[in-house]
Amino acid sequence: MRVGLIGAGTIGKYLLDELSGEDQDIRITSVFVRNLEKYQHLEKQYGVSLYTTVDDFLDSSIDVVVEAANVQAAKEVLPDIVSKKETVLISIGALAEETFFDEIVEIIKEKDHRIHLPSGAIGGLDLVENVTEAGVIDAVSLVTRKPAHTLLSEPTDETKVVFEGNAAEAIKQFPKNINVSIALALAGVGLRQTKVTLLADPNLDKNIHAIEVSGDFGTASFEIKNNPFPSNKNTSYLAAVSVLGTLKKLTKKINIG
Ligand SMILES: NC(=O)C1=CN([C@@H]2O[C@H](COP(=O)(O)OP(=O)(O)OC[C@H]3O[C@@H](n4cnc5c(N)ncnc54)[C@H](OP(=O)(O)O)[C@@H]3O)[C@@H](O)[C@H]2O)C=CC1
Ligand SMILES: O=C([O-])CC(=O)C(=O)O
Repeated sequence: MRVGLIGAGTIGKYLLDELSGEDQDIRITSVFVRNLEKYQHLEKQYGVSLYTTVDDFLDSSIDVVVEAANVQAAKEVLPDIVSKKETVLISIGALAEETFFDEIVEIIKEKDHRIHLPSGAIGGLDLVENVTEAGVIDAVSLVTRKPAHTLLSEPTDETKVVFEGNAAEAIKQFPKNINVSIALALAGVGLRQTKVTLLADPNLDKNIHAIEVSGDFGTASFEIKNNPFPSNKNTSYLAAVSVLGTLKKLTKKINIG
């Protein structure tokens, strides 16, 4: 499977490390960047071709596109991408606006393509999706704690609640920090019904996500204590790993969950 990558930052670089080389079943061959000079070294290092226009990138010989840029960039390119390719999207916040979401769904239905949303820095989405499809879910909440300096411009001595509300509002205010809430909302009861609390904790060096789900099926609690990616304290290691996992699942004959 030949993969086209958008964005070569923390997650993109991790994928390049894992998925380059002639002998790989899944191999990144094309990378879309906005600054050719900054990323030129990738061509030699990983044997990939770089593109600065979406059309040329999509016309290169790739089967799947992985987006690993940011919410704004994803919104700009997603309609073109999903109309031509199978897509893995990690800036899931790009799907938070209802009209844009509907537009994307219309395109993928018409083209018979799929979009794959990795579980990112959380887990348990299979359960949430199952109980939602069966109509046996009542409520979902997410409490996210992050190191204070990754959320606040000023230092603080005590834990601060920086957001309390629903997932739709959370991603508007924190597009770089709470994509997980949109994955959870799309798997479950929707953006307005998914409760989100975001805490800035000065004594933390991990991103911690606590999910509570309840309904006729029973209750479920998940707590994920993420180590930050070594080169980027804002991004959880698991987020990068989850994109790799999603790509590997695309090639598997037995699917779990
Ligand atoms: N769903 C989840 O659980 C999680 C989602 N995320 C999301 O994943 C995404 C990637 O995260 P991460 O790798 O840490 O981010 P980084 O900031 O490390 O890297 C982003 C990369 O995208 C590139 N980029 C930005 N804008 C564009 C554009 N318009 N066109 C092409 N390339 C662009 C940047 O290039 P340049 O050098 O030119 O700026 C950079 O290479 C983010 O949206 C983040 O919020 C992260 C963690 C968890
Ligand atoms: O990495 C994390 O823990 C979560 C994150 O940034 C996001 O959801 O955008």
